[in-house]
Amino acid sequence: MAVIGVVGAGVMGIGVAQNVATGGHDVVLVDTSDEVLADARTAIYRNCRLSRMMGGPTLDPDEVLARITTAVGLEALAKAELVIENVTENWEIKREVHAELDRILPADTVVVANTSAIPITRIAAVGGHPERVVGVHFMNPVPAKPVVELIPGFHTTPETLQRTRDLLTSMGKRWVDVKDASGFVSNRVLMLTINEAAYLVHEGVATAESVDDVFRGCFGHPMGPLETADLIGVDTILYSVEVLYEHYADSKYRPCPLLKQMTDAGLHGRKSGRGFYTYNS
Ligand SMILES: NC(=O)c1ccc[n+]([C@@H]2O[C@H](COP(=O)([O-])OP(=O)(O)OC[C@H]3O[C@@H](n4cnc5c(N)ncnc54)[C@H](O)[C@@H]3O)[C@@H](O)[C@H]2O)c1
Repeated sequence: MAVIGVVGAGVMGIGVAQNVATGGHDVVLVDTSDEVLADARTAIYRNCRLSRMMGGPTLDPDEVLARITTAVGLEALAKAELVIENVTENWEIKREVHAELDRILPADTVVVANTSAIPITRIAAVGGHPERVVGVHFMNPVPAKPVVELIPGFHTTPETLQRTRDLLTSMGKRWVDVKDASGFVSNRVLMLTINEAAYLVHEGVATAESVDDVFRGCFGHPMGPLETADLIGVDTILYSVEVLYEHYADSKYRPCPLLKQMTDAGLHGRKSGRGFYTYNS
């Protein structure tokens, strides 16, 4: 059993913290305010209670939460053997968090970056220990998705990779090895699809319902691209498409203005109660 740090208690951090705890580890979950962390504990409690109903294992929410301590500020991670960073998909925020992690953590702590599209080598270059930084692209919802993308940066060592694989195994995950390129495999494809689906709504070609109906009805996808956007977070989609656009300098990734407007208006999808669809709390 190890102490694992989880930075960011948003959509992904909540799922990662729960999954690491059920993998038998103690977790220190960090975010920027007590309110966010209190909401995270409530969400983890609810998700554990619903786990069996959603096809997962039976979980005792109190047992899972007993393994998770929460804290404001990265200093609380000083004793962690491995830290999984899940903060907002924004380069300035990621850069600051990784610079601080590099200052605080002992040199042998592994740092896992969970990002939709930012290259791992770029993140690793922020600190003085790029050999201990590795990318894991978790899928959402984390406890329910058995496969991740595992992405070494340019300087990632075999030891860092092995310690990460060991953690993933304890979490019940399988991984697909992917080279370090913005968006990796999944989001090079998925973000283009969602961005183009948003353009269809933006241009009035079809409603969100019709776009998703085509993907579910004609292709047999379990969810359409705009339902998926709401699950991921419309803001996270926008930030990811912006990262791809900037990285590849390719106009095919031009972000749809509708995604920008929805992000500014707070229509962030399920997590805010409204995105392409409206949700009851
Ligand atoms: N949402 C998805 O489906 C999904 C899937 C795979 C990967 N990702 C990636 O995972 C990361 C997190 O995404 P998310 O959807 O959970 O985002 P989110 O916006 O739901 O949560 C981000 C969290 O980071 C916190 N945060 C911001 N700055 C911080 C700081 N300095 N210290 C501590 N916490 C800080 C925020 O308060 C927030 O709670 C992003 O890089 C995203 O691209 C997201």
